[in-house]
Amino acid sequence: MYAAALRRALQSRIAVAGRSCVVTRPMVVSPRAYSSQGGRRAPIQTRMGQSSKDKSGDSSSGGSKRGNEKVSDFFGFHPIAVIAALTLLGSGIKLIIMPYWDWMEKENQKREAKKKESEKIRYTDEDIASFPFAQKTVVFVLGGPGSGKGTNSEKLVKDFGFVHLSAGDLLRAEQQRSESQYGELIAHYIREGLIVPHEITIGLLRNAMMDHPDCDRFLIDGFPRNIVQAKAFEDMVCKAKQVLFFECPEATMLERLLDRGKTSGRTDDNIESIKKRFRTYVNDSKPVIDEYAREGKVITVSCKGTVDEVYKVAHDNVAALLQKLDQQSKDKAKDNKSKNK
Ligand SMILES: Nc1ncnc2c1ncn2[C@@H]1O[C@H](COP(=O)(O)OP(=O)(O)OP(=O)(O)O)[C@@H](O)[C@H]1O
Ligand SMILES: O=c1ccn([C@@H]2O[C@H](COP(=O)(O)O)[C@@H](O)[C@H]2O)c(=O)[nH]1
Repeated sequence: MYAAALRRALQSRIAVAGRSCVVTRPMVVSPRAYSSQGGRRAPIQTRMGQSSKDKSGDSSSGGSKRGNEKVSDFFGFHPIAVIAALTLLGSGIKLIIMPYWDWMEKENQKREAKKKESEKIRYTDEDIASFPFAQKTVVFVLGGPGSGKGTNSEKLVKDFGFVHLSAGDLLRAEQQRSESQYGELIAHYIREGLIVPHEITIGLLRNAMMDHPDCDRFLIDGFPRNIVQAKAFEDMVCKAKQVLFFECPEATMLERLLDRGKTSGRTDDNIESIKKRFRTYVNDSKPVIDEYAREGKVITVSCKGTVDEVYKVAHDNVAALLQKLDQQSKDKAKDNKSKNK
């Protein structure tokens, strides 16, 4: 369609140049086409670009005629030709830039989606406020690095229906999440054996608890790592009912961690990181266990012995604890019933 229009327009242009006006052009009033006869200047209608003088054969007015032509013909081109050319040009530019434009748009959409994901609030303030954290049985599993917290937690889950939340595992998962804004920070803290700011860890633990609304028992492994974390968790989530402490000499922990490091792929199962982790444990984490011990909340399990031997002790202690808690809640229910009578 455009090509046909362009061809027609060019024909018109050629015809004008050859003074054989094959195209019917609109009538215009030429400023030079006034009659001065009789003192009365009457406009004389003429074909566009042709003054009355031109018609009478006066060639001296050719320059002026061409000047008029330029103004009214878009520099000598027919308006349709100009429109067609511009449209074609526009289409060409569009064809060239469209793929790039589409790509840009897709990239923008991807960036927006990533931003939304990284800022995603999984639970609103109302969700958090209405979640019954205080009704949950939370048991902290503490001990030095490599003391056997994870090994025993996994077994307790099977026997007592706990949900096992390892703070270290949650942090490692967050570090791996491509949209996480904390990835690099967590990687650095873990490698250096330092304690990640508690807001991050507590946020992850709280979300993970809320992911299991039907579960009443949580084993929180490797948390809290210092007094600040312990207090913040009490304020923001709930109080732990008990602490299971795996007591283990440093030499045993070192041996186990170096052995685990052969296959674990963990960035902190190497001698440099292990030394730093031991330092953090002695300076920051052990004082938390001591504080809970003063409150009478600690069950100590020695890590000496085989996996099964150690677990037997842990199992029996936890069984006794759950029985005690069960009895306590039955007594409470009884009390409430008799009060309501
Ligand atoms: N009683 C045991 N005897 C021998 N090896 C054990 C025993 N308990 C655990 N281990 C081994 O020791 C290593 C460390 O155990 P585990 O991962 O349970 O420790 P952890 O306290 O959870 O460590 P971390 O705090 O670094 O995560 C593991 O390879 C595990 O198989
Ligand atoms: O509450 C926590 C728990 C862990 N970390 C960091 O993670 C590593 C590994 O923890 P594991 O329990 O041994 O899996 C620990 O050394 C800390 O760097 C933390 O910051 N806060």
